Amino acid sequence: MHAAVITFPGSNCDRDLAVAFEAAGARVTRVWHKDTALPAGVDIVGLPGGFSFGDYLRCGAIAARAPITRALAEFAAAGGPVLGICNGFQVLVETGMLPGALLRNAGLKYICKPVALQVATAESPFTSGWAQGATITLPIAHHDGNYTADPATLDRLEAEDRIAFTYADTPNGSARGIAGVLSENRRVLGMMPHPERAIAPHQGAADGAILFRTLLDTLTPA
Ligand SMILES: NC(=O)CC[C@H](N)C(=O)O
Repeated sequence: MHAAVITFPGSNCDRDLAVAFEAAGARVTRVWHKDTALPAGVDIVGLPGGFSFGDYLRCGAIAARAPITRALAEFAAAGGPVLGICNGFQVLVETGMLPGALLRNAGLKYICKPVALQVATAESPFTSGWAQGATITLPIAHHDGNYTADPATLDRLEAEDRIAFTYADTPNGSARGIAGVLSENRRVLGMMPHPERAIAPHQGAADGAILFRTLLDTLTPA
């Protein structure tokens, strides 16, 4: 599997994301936000966490207008898988590739801690390595992780089984405890928790490794 990881000025989890893909067995090409094309033959694009463009305007708003974003949108429109983590999730909602918005945490504080999550659906190339309803632990690290959307959109996400993860105990005010959502074709995932920071026991939890291994299994032809 060939993964592309995009770096914006202010990204700080881009190397961690590349390492997580590599640890699962993928080859990784790093892509700069000013590039206008993705590497040929790329199987998945990762948008990392961090503080792209200093979180000015709104988190992810400027990155969503970077030169690489047009190629990213075309890749996703053609069915290409995209994984956006934390700031990457914020970029995906700012591009309109995922519905909703990420508001300031309800408690107005930056939250950095491991949290328990439920895998809300196993029907995706990211989550099929778990049973639906499995409880896992991943770290969060954000000040704008409070997922919101209008009630009709939230109902639709539920009805279409597009909520990927929910918080066991919602730390940030997210509507319906949502921690991650899938696109309509289920091939774009945005999530606030950081699977790339939990790929080995010495990091406190290794549940994130399952997501990357699942991607390898589901996206790599046998
Ligand atoms: N770790 C991250 O990606 C943080 C995202 C964003 N800067 C926030 O604090 O909400």
